[in-house]
Amino acid sequence: MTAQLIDGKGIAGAKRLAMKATVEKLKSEGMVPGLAVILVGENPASQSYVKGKIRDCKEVGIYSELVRFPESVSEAELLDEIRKLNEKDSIHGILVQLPLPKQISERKVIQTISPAKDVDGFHPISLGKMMTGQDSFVPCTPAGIIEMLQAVNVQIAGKHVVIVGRSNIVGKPASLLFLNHNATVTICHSKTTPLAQYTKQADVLVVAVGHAGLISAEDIKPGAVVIDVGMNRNAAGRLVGDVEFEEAKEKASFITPVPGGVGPMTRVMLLENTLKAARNFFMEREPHAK
Ligand SMILES: Nc1nc2c(c(=O)[nH]1)N[C@@H](CN(C=O)c1ccc(C(=O)N[C@@H](CCC(=O)O)C(=O)O)cc1)CN2
Repeated sequence: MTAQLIDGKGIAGAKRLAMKATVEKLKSEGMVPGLAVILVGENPASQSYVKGKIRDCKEVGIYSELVRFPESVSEAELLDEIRKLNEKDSIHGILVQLPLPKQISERKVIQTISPAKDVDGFHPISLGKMMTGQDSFVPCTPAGIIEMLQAVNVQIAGKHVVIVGRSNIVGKPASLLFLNHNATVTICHSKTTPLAQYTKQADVLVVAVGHAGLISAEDIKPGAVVIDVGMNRNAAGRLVGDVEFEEAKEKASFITPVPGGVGPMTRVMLLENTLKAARNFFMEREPHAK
């Protein structure tokens, strides 16, 4: 069997196109969605992701502000900027690009962002709401994974979803989200042995570790859906996932490529969360507006 490719790039492109029309309509009613992106330091990958986010905003018509700080910025200065953005009415979503330099507490930064503007969905209030099945901002990568499965009509309810990786950004929120979609969820991590015993039981296997080639074809159940969140550079400098793609695609029913799979979906879900934050803001200000 050769798996069907889940084209995250294509799905995200179609979503951006639809969003453009939604944003135009909002703007025609006087509601301009706004996103602030904070970038600390010169990490080339972070610079490139942030550039992509600003470009995406331009494409769909969302107002965006890029706030840059040097690597040496103090925690106090960064938190002050976030507090200012929390108060700014033209900004409905705030994203601080991760990772941050060592002198800055990621936890404090995330907790300083107003929950109403938490478009990354990393604030404990957003995660607590998700935990209790309430409407919330869902972290972009897990949200993008669910969207891409729905786009190719993969049923989630009743499926055994095995997630490899327990990060706060992907693994943990993805497990909650799949649970909220009525999947049976197993979470594996660096201390899970033998890992293959669990991955082989997955109807849907999500791998988010950051370890090139961690999962090979023999670790996958025939016909499984394989979602590769990994982004690693191989010896030749090429971007590869955590899954041995060429062999895995001969065993899976659906598989995501790297690049072009989960990454573009992560970006588009940020736009979606920003629109949600903007709608909430304008509805609160004018509850009778459409
Ligand atoms: N505040 C946040 N920081 C980080 C997040 C996040 O969701 N919020 N996630 C990652 C980085 N990330 C978004 O910020 C991200 C990474 C990669 C892509 C992407 O589109 N990748 C492309 C390939 C890009 C390349 O060639 O290098 C792909 O997979 O096709 C989007 C978003 C950590 N930080």
